[in-house]
Amino acid sequence: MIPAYVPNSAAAALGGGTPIDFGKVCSDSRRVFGDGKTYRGFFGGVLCGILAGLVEIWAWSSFNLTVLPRQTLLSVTLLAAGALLGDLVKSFLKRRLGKERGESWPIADQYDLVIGSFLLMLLIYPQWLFENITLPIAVWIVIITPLLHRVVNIIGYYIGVKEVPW
Ligand SMILES: CC(C)=CCC/C(C)=C/CC/C(C)=C/CC/C(C)=C/COC[C@@H](COP(=O)(O)O)OC/C=C(\C)CC/C=C(\C)CC/C=C(\C)CCC=C(C)C
Ligand SMILES: Nc1ccn([C@@H]2O[C@H](COP(=O)(O)OP(=O)(O)OP(=O)(O)O)[C@@H](O)[C@H]2O)c(=O)n1
Ligand SMILES: [Mg+2]
Repeated sequence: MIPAYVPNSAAAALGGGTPIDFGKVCSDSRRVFGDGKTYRGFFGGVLCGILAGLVEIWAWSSFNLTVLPRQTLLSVTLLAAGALLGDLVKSFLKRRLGKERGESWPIADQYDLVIGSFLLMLLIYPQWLFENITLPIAVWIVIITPLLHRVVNIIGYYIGVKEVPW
């Protein structure tokens, strides 16, 4: 999950500048995505996720980590891009529900990256998902993701890259 976990944190650290929706609003007079979704955050985040995945691929073969899922350039790219596409879809839905930027939306805020990355993987590279994400691994992902998300967001809030600690 590292290539899917890193992009959100990297986007928070590197984001800013032109918003993806260029400030446009939908028919409900609310922003399409909002100022929290920027080009720099998206592409910087995906790039950092892919780089983290390349380190994983190198470590897998160098240290013979065959008990861990085997990553490929395609799998790490899909995990990284899917994570931030999931984040983008979540923000779109948040705006449609009338939630402001940064307002909490429990469960969606924590699992957007998991749903986005796994859906993209299912569409483009389903064999990676079926070969690697066994039931025990899926259960671990469901348990550990909100815990890590909370810890990393609190760190992000205190170092000043997140406006809210969730
Ligand atoms: C600064 C750059 C370029 C990259 C950061 C890379 C990094 C250290 C990533 C951490 C990856 C990680 C293990 C994430 C797991 C948790 C997770 C699901 C994160 C989702 O993203 C949270 C992000 C935004 O969330 P939101 O979009 O839903 O609101 O939070 C933003 C937080 C930050 C940018 C802070 C960045 C964090 C650090 C620099 C420190 C990270 C700390 C650890 C890896 C320690 C974790 C410790 C324990 C005990 C698990
Ligand atoms: N594609 C992205 C995703 C995130 N970010 C940056 O990362 C921060 C934290 O991301 P997130 O919590 O997902 O955004 P929020 O500001 O909480 O907005 P939303 O309510 O839409 O989730 C954002 O404020 C923004 O600075 C970005 O620039 N571009
Ligand atoms: Mg948020």
